[in-house]
Amino acid sequence: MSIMAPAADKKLTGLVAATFTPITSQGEINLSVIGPYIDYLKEKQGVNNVFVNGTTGESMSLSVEERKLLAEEWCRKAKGKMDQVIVHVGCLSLKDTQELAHHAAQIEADGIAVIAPSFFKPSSADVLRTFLQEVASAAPTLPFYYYHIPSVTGVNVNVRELIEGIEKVIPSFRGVKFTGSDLMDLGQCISCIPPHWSVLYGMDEQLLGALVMGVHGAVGSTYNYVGCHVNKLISAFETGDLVQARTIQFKIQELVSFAIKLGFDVGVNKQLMNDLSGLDLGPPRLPVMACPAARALAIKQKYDSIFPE
Ligand SMILES: CC(=O)N[C@@H]([C@@H](O)[C@H](O)[C@H](O)CO)[C@@H](O)CC(=O)C(=O)O
Repeated sequence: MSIMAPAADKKLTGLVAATFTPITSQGEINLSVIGPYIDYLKEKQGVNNVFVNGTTGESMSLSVEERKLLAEEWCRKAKGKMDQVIVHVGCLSLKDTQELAHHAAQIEADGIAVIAPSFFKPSSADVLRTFLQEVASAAPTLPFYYYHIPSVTGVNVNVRELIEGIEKVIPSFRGVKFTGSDLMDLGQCISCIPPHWSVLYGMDEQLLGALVMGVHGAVGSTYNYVGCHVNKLISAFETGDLVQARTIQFKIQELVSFAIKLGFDVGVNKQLMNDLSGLDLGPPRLPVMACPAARALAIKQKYDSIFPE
């Protein structure tokens, strides 16, 4: 297959669900759930974009081949249903990352995102920019996003510094998925980017602060099951109803802080999603541990009390 330009290089806005990877009880990826998962996100949550093979999707615990199969199925099943499928292609190895970037172009993903390599870490923003440039060269027509998540990668470059002039070396650069709490850096990114780029925020529990700063959308794990509420938060913010926007944000903070006290990792999050959505996304993959049923149940009960039907 030849590398195709994306159907439309549309600005990425609104809510983007960072998807879980469906896994069977035998530990294999389970492609059969992806179609129903897309329908659920669209119909029950009003979420029309997905970010696949990211942190929530346990990408770093998947093989390159598994990531290709998953990306392909997400793109195939999302066609005509989702607005955009962004495929995270970051790996520890530049070669693997380039291979996945090239593959994402072949399967006509709407964009790719790349985290900083985190075993041998880039020593500066310049080095990271060079790494990203090498990745983008494998898929030069595909909208490209830098995925900033210092709490996981340990790479805490100043994003404003990283993106300064980046379009000269990565013409396909379209923005940043910013999972960090440095609102000064976030604001400085937003204030310097061209209008067709997007900055998407990645800390669901403090999205409202980022909306005030001017983010164009949000990528997160909780939008898999609180997307319908967060869509209302965004609408309230856009119409200037800050009281309503805060009320919803505070509810999400209450849920997330309750979950964090019980140990809110991808395994717990995934089980909560299973319980709330009725989908069977299975267990996580080692080293992430499956969630004890009682823990997920306690968080679900908290969810039910915060968001009664
Ligand atoms: C560190 C982490 O996993 N952050 C999540 C958040 O959605 C997070 O689960 C949420 O804010 C609750 O803390 C996302 O930013 C991750 C994400 O978008 C991804 O799966 O790639």
